[in-house]
Amino acid sequence: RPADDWWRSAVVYQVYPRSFADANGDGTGDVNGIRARLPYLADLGIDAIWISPWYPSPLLDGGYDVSDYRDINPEFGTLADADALIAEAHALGLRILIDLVPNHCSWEHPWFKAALAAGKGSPERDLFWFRDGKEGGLPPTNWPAAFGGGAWQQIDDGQWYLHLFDISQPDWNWDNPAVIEEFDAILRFWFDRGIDGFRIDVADSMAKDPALPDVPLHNGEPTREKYVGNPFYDQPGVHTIHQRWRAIADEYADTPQGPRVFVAEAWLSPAERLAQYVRSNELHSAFNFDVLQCAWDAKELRQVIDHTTENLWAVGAPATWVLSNHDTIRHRTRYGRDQRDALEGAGVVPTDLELGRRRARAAALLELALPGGAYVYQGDELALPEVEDLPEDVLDDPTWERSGHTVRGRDGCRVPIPWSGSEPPFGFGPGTDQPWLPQPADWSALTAETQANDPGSHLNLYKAALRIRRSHPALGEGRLTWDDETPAGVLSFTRDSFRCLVNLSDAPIPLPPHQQILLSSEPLTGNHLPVDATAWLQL
Ligand SMILES: O=C(CO[C@H]1O[C@H](CO)[C@@H](O)[C@H](O)[C@H]1O)[C@@H](O)[C@H](O)[C@H](O)CO
Ligand SMILES: [Ca+2]
Repeated sequence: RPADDWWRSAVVYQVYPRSFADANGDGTGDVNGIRARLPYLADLGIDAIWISPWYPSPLLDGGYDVSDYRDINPEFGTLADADALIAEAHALGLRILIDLVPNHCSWEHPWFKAALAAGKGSPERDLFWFRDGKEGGLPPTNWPAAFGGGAWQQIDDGQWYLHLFDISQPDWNWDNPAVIEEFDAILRFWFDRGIDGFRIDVADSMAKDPALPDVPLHNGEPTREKYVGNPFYDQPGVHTIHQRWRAIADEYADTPQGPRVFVAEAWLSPAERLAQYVRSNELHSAFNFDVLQCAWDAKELRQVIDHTTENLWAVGAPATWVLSNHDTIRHRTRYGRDQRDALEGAGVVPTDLELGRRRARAAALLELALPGGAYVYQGDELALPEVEDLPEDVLDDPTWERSGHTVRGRDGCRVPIPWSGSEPPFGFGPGTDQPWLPQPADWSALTAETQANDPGSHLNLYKAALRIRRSHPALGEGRLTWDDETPAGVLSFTRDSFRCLVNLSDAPIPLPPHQQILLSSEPLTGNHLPVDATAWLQL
């Protein structure tokens, strides 16, 4: 049986099911589409797949609004399809992580519907946060919702219910034992079906301060900062829940697959706070979004990498690196322009996609050389850019609606994958119709098929890097040592007999006389590493 600590250095590929592959040609990705592409993922060289929510849902927040935690969305397939996917993936040596959405459910969840019908003070309502409002028709608190507006929604009988995200996503009351037991059962339901682990959605928000204090104002508006003491983020109670889940995951230690694992999504800084979630009796790992939010700058990146690893290693946890996901502007686009406003979806900003492509190649080799686990979002390996000019009538992300059509939201990083062919839907599905989000016509140069046949492609760079990472003893989990006398604007670290050199300066740098393992860009005459390029060297 493979080692139980596989997760400490695994490369995990994120599949966004709606946009990965469409087997039945209805323009929406599905489970059988993922099954058909398992050989592609195995050949890519990853260790595991994380599948974003595939549960029954009205899809008002891309599936992060779950109406049944023990089934598959009929638009995506059936439980039988899921079982087949799990078995086929395991046969290829690929592990499967799925998404757990514990903070909230969909307003179509039967328990929420029962709560609405049951009335004030009922046990059904105590599964959620129903409260009477304040004098003058004010909500119970001034808490803001993540997608815009307030976090409380009033219903006919005058009570309000809490929704930190969309109004269609009522928050569960985690002080209620019935909620705790329900999620214990949900974990066991999927672990018993062979799932290797869960990515935990908003892992820092399930516990709320029962006093329901208002949050301070910032520029006259309720702050959205996750300040220490925030009444609905990073409350001490979340750790009790995570310790309980860890114990359940460890119950599976004697099964063929071994103990199961958890990776936390918690946009929490600094790393000291995040480290509390991955102590040995809690979750296994947590995404380190600090690098994702960091500018393309050597000094800043080094500081973030040091701060992250210091705090995580201090509690015995590995770092977990990620460059993009289904909530952020794709990093090829972010790296193609000034970083700061790149993340906030501030509409179309001038972008140099060639610069972005070079930096994305360099960043891929940096991410895969750093000690710990690494996540690859579908399309990262194809250097897909953000699609920022989607027609307004196809925008699906609740942010667009909730922001009063001022913030476009996250659809631009969720456009279906171009697999083959010269025009949409580029083999995403059979047929000729555009998928649920239209693909740009010029993506013919980015298809997996085109890139597979081009030795210098982004795809083949990922394949080479993952092949080397799998076989090179110095890579994966471990430590790193920064090399001294490194010119300004250059990152250089050593791991045993391996050195990683990243040129973020504005001039080529001489490549040291070591054997070159892999370069993200062709070396320049006189053996120089170009600007915005990374070199892997054998010492
Ligand atoms: O905090 C979250 C949580 O995201 C998770 O939870 C959200 C609610 O379930 C869901 O919308 C997201 O897709 C899921 O990943 C995000 O809103 C994030 O801050 C933001 O998008 C960064 O740009
Ligand atoms: Ca489909």
